[in-house]
Amino acid sequence: MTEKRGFWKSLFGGKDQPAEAPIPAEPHDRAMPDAEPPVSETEAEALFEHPESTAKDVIEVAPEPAPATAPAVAPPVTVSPVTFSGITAPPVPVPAEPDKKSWWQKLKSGLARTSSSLTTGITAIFTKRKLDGATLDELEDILIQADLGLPTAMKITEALRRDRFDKEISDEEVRAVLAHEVEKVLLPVAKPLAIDTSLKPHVILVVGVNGTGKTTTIGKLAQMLGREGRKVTLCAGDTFRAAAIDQLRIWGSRTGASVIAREPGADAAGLAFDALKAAKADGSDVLVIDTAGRLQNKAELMAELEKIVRVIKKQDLSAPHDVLLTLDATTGQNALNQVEIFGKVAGVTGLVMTKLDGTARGGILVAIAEKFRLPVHFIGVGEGADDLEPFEASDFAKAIAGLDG
Ligand SMILES: Nc1nc2c(ncn2[C@@H]2O[C@H](COP(=O)(O)OP(=O)(O)OP(=O)(O)O)[C@@H](O)[C@H]2O)c(=O)[nH]1
Repeated sequence: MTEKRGFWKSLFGGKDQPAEAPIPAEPHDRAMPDAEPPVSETEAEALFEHPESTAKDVIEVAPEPAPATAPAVAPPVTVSPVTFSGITAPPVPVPAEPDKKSWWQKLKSGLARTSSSLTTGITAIFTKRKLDGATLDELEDILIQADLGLPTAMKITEALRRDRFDKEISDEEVRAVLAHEVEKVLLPVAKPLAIDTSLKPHVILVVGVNGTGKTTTIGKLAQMLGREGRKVTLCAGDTFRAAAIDQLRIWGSRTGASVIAREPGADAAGLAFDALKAAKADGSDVLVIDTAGRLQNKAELMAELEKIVRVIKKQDLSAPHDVLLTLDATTGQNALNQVEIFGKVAGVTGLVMTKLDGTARGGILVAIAEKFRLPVHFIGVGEGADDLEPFEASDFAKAIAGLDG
């Protein structure tokens, strides 16, 4: 492990845990609507009509990892931290696994705003008071304002009415009931992302509105999968935004994943096809495909995502094996619409909720779980590589109720 850390130092200038540093994301209003060529059906399909156009032909090995900025028109490129120009570098280091306790601290402090918006109100109502109808109504309002959703809010107040009506109850007891009811809603959706190692690669398509944290989540995921000893390829399929391509390249070089990228504005489906071919060729366990997330034009978004899926299926009928939707917790209720739309457009199989730190609206995850019953695989509580963890119902429920782990 000491040796590995030393290698990180030499690569990244003295930081023991380089992946902790957030990768700067350009402002999202710098998208390039004009740079995108009209989506041409024939463009990606042409790959199949010309057998000589293979991933091997179009993908080169970059001499150096992660350039700071992409050239205006770059050739398709794979950034592999293992082999540069045929020279084999030392094995890619994988930073040490963060311990469980530090994750709990991170989760608790990340969810502090959500939990304090809930618990401050609860403490105010339940200080030495008997539980009556008015108190329950007040509590229901607080729960709804915290974005937990009406059904869950009602479950919590009903549980209290049933067991504690007309009795004195402390705020701590109310918080325990809150945690218990929230955990019951979340338990069925808290499902780990299961990687099928026989697929080589297991293909994960990542979709979501711009700025919800797709690219960052992919980077964090690459780090997590790398730690598990998996070989990972990333596809910079958000060709709409130059900065997203750069971001992914940097994540690739930090985490040891290969990155397949093309110039901004390139056809995303064609790129996904090449990426799958390259991932198969180099025996990757997992291929993670980034996508653009414009919602202002649903038809265009649908066409692009459908085309990516169609093109991938030409090589592997069972792919994509997971379609992850990233949701930004700070958007509150709007996240519900996003699940609805992307669920229809992209066949979402699981959710990742990001930016649970710095928002009082983390309760939205409970409302989404209640309404859609889609698996929640991960949550993000920060911009660093270690700020993503598999979602656990009990920890989350305790953290938002302000209880100890
Ligand atoms: N605080 C916090 N910030 C996050 C988290 N996840 C992502 N971010 C930040 O959110 C911003 C947007 O993240 P991106 O990964 O660029 O989002 P994106 O969905 O890929 O955006 P496009 O590339 O435009 O589609 C970046 O500044 C990230 O560092 C999180 O869990 N917490």
